[in-house]
Amino acid sequence: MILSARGVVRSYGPTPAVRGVTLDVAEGEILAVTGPSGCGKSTLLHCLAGIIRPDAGEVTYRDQRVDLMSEAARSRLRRTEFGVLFQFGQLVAELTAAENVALPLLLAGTGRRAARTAALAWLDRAGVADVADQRPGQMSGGQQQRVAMARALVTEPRIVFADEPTGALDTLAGEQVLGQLVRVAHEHRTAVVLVTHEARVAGHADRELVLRDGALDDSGLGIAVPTGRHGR
Ligand SMILES: Nc1ncnc2c1ncn2[C@@H]1O[C@H](COP(=O)(O)OP(=O)(O)OP(=O)(O)O)[C@@H](O)[C@H]1O
Repeated sequence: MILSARGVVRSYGPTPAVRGVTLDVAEGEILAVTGPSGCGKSTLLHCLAGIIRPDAGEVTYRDQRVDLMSEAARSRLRRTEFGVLFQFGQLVAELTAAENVALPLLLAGTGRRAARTAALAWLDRAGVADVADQRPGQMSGGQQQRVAMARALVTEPRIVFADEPTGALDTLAGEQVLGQLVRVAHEHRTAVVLVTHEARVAGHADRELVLRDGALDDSGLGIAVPTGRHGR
């Protein structure tokens, strides 16, 4: 297992959002967490990715207790071992695609030239090499999300946390972005935790967990997505 959660609980004031979730993510696995709006998917993902701390329970990434780490240690983890991808790419509007993708490497201390070379390679893998020198405002939503995907993967994280990554795209663009994410993740043996309310999106995963009112439907083993649904 690359990531484990045990009895994760998180509330916002009196409102419980996640009520004791236990799950495991295997190395290289694409795990979908689905459920209706407001069931706690984003909150769970934020706990797993170390963006917020659970009120109770444990989150362990390769023998390291993420829930016990300082803010600085968690943000270091997110710059190196973890990648994050949100519904809106959150690209920096003033920077070109290549500059956006190079940014995490520059922050990690990589030299400018090496960072640009890696950024171009990842834009190519994401199928958007042609927009390398364009700014987000000049790109389609699908292109922006592919650039965001390249940026999430450029540091070669071991696990990517994706929150409704195709939520802002039309069906075709969404399918293409997701297909590419799954292909690249499998090639690089990167695990992906994918949160979505769309059943169609979950069809790309290896396994699906259903969250309702902040708790998993079953013991946390989940449903194996039938082979063939995601083209492997
Ligand atoms: N920052 C916050 N402050 C207060 N309550 C919050 C906050 N974020 C989420 N909640 C509440 O926690 C519960 C779970 O929200 P969460 O966003 O995790 O669910 P979700 O399944 O991701 O929903 P959606 O699919 O609509 O994004 C909801 O009742 C929500 O209103």
